[in-house]
Amino acid sequence: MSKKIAIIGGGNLGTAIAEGLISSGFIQPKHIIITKRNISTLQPLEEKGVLVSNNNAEAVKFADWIILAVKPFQVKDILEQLQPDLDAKRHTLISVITGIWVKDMQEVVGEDFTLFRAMPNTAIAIRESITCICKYNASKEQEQFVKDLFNQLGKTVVIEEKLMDAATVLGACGTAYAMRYIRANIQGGIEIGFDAATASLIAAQTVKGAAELLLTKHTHPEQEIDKVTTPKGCTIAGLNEMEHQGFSSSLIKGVVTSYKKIVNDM
Ligand SMILES: NC(=O)C1=CN([C@@H]2O[C@H](COP(=O)(O)OP(=O)(O)OC[C@H]3O[C@@H](n4cnc5c(N)ncnc54)[C@H](O)[C@@H]3O)[C@@H](O)[C@H]2O)C=CC1
Ligand SMILES: O=C(O)[C@@H]1CCC=N1
Repeated sequence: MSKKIAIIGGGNLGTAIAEGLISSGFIQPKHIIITKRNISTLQPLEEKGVLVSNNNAEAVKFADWIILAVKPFQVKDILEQLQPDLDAKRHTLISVITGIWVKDMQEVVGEDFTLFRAMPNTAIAIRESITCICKYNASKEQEQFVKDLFNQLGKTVVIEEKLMDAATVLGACGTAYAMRYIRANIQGGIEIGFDAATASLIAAQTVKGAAELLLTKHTHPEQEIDKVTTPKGCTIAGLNEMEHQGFSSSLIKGVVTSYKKIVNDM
């Protein structure tokens, strides 16, 4: 089975996927082609040996695995343009596009294709994504290839398609939520005495360590919180004040608002 991969849409996510794939060694750079209308921003990838092009048809002719990483409103036109060069026996489509369902793609390309939807996040560039995957019409071999690919770029979980919007919110939007949490810690850290660079380092490494505790020990967050909160201490005083100010509630409402935005817009 050929490993050649085309990434249609070399934007934030498309380039992050290419960067992650190169550093993983999963595929040689010369076996990746990435497309964009204006290819000037793809020069750093080209310098690493990736093929860059503004011609999607050329990319589809080159590769067997087609990662669609364009904006949702662009995918229908692009699939229509690609259709003459797409072959269900040769090509597998992997869409990372928010809110575009298997049936939406099938309306353009028909029902013969193997289709995957994958929902990574931008940490895929440093191989630390969580990528939720669902499949349609896939052989065991094809499923294994897609899992292998994304396992090189972080962790994967195979889900039902009906959970894909929820996966987008928790896994992909989640990167932005986490950044805001870290930024707020930096702002607080500066107010209590640190310079910005030191506050950033402490805040980011602390969040990384907290996440690693959960991932390695498989504990519940509240178990880890219990280990930090000294009775009558400063941690519980701060945590309770955060809750009085609506911390958890605002996060939950934000998650649900992001979800409703996908469901209502698409
Ligand atoms: N940015 C993120 O964190 C995540 C994004 N997604 C989804 O991935 C998709 C891409 O998102 P971003 O990379 O953030 O958007 P983006 O706007 O940065 O990238 C889309 C790219 O497609 C290119 N493009 C437009 N028309 C094209 C064409 N005809 N042929 C080839 N390329 C074309 C654009 O020039 C742009 O570079 C979206 O559907 C988004 O919902 C999914 C998970 C995470
Ligand atoms: O904000 C968005 O619509 C996309 C989906 C997940 C991350 N970015």
